[in-house]
Amino acid sequence: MESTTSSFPLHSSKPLPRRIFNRIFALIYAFAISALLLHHVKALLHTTTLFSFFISLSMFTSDVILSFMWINSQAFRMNPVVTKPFPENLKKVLDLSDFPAVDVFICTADPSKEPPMRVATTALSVMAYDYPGEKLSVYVSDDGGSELTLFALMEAAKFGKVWLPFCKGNNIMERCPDAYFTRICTSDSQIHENVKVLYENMKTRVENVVERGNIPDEYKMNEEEAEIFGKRTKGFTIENHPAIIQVLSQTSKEKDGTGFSMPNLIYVRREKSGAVPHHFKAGALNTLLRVSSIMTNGPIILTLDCDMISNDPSTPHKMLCYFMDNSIKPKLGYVQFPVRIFGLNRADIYASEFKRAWHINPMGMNGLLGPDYFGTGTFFNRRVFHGGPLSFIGPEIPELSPNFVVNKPINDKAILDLAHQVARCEYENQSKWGSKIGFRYGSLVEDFYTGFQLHCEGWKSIYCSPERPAFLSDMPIALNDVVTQTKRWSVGLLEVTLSKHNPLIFGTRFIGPLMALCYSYYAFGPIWSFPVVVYSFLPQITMLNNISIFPKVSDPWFFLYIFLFLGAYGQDCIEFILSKGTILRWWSDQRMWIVRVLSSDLFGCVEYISNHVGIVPRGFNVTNKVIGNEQSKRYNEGKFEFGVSSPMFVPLSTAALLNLTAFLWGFLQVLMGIQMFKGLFGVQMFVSGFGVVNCWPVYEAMVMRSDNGRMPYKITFLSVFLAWGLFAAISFMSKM
Ligand SMILES: O=c1ccn([C@@H]2O[C@H](COP(=O)(O)OP(=O)(O)O[C@H]3O[C@H](CO)[C@@H](O)[C@H](O)[C@H]3O)[C@@H](O)[C@H]2O)c(=O)[nH]1
Ligand SMILES: [Mn+2]
Repeated sequence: MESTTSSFPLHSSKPLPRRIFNRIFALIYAFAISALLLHHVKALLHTTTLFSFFISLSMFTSDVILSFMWINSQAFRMNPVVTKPFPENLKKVLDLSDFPAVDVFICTADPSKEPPMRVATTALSVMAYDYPGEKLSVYVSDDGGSELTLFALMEAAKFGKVWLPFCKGNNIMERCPDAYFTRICTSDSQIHENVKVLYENMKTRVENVVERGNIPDEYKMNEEEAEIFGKRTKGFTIENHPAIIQVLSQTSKEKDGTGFSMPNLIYVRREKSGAVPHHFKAGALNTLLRVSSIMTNGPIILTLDCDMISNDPSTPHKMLCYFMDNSIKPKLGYVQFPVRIFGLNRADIYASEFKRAWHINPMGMNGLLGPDYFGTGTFFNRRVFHGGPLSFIGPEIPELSPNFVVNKPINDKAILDLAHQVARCEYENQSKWGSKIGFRYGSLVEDFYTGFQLHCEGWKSIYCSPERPAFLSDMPIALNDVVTQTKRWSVGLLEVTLSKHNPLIFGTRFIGPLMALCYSYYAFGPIWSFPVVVYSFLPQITMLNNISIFPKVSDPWFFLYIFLFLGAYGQDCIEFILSKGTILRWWSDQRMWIVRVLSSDLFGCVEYISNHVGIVPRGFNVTNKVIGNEQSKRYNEGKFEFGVSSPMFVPLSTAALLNLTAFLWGFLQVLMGIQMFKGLFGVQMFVSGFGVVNCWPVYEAMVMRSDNGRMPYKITFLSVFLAWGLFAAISFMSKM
């Protein structure tokens, strides 16, 4: 199907042929699951002791949860659709002067975890878009309130005057200077060398400042700059400071070297006060919504994390192929580009690609109402933040309306005063911000929660994944950072599931059953922890106690288990490979699923409860983006980075030990020729064996490594103790 605005289509969409297979397979698999559940019910009814009832109930509950998650996951498989933009046709149907203004939002929160230089190069990479400079404004929100970040951005504004014309004049694709100079280190061209020297200078200055922790006087070029830094008042803390909005580059005033106009670059530090909740990133984005509304009010908004650089200067043209198509425009809320990661190791050991969540599933949602919102790499229609397509919710003041026409320059005194007003922390008191207007509060995955509510209000979205990645991001490479990040997601998802906006109950009414199931797949994700814990511990411990809990090898039910396992894993693997994956990376992906469930999801559930009863305050733990050399060397060798004694490693390492013990013990029984063992414990042997191969990096980290990334002894000892305790407990119970 092609869009029909004119004889020059702007985009096309095509359903994937595998949807037919998916539907048939879903039907067969559904029968198999029903049979299994019936089998469980029968087993439950025939239990004779309390202990066997407990075992049967655990297995039954696990399989019910797995089945529930399977049903959710089918929604993605019913109608996967790929779309393709045709930016080459854009200029044929649209005049350059009709291009809408774009406001880019970049968030940063902590200079010690998010290096200011990264923030600066991220900003430069989007400022250098192939887009009319006078229609592009980049707003950086600094929740860390750091003058180091501010300094880095001032440097970026200066360097940009050389960098932007250089990129545009030479048609460079990597518009993040760091990415470009890494790829092309030297060149014969004198200009290249000159620009490189300027970039290196900028980098050295910023890194010096970051190392010192403050800005030396000689780095402040003039009175104006000195004054800007002087605004940092006494008693300033991250939690308590006034609003600062600083225009670092202004389009009408500043032309870059070749007469192109520079985009606007605006630094925004919202006011904070310990007494007023700031709602983390969602709060920062809402401040940016208001400030940008007053200063430029671009009808299109791009949200970016500070570590996500643009990798393709023509991305705005691709996004316009959808927003400029009148047939879909009225309901189109946002266009989501995938998060692609650079610098992954060959096997992508931490499955940082999130192929399912960021690539396969969004194609599935494309055939419904569109993908969920990933938080970054997303172009919005500004109007979505003010109610549904047919139910406009007006803001408190006319200047905040998406239709408001700004007719003053951005550093006009009245404009700046008003912008400071709306960046006050008390501005949102008793308002609809965060509930009906803007990005939504109440979940640590504000992106997921906001996208869900937008869909419920009647908006649609589009997932667009061009051949050349539109954006590149990086991901943590220490396991503790990895699972801490996903733990925050688990807490955030539980906050959505257990809110009045539960995807199944609330969602089904507004977005239909299939979309509701898609959202439910993520929102209920943390409950994977129950079945995964059961399958990682119970078959192993019972086997060690000589208790068989699965059908024996000669039993027909045995084949049902084989079919269910192979069917699920096989389909997962095929989908992964079809989405440009490799077997090696698929293996990491399925392994990290177990690792994440046993750490992030499990601890996420605990954290959610502790937040709820008020033992631990709710917080957004910013992901660490600083990477040590040694760590990065080990990462490139494909080694897991344990290193710190994180409690989150304990369930994993305990499971690793139990699986190994159970498997070796079973293997010994088979070697000794105990026939009964082979037949009765087929499934249990298989499950422990599967656990062992998956846990290989854990054993390595426990006994075979001596580097700093090895498993801390504390964790190993604790796990041995726990594994033994679990074994003893079950053994005691079975004899009761
Ligand atoms: O109080 C805060 C906390 C975070 N951030 C910013 O939010 C972004 C995402 O934070 P990060 O620590 O990188 O979290 P990730 O888990 O990597 O981010 C993913 O998950 C988040 C939701 O948990 C989404 O907001 C992000 O867009 C998505 O990339 C970063 O730019 C931060 O600077 C703020 O602006 N204010
Ligand atoms: Mn991030």
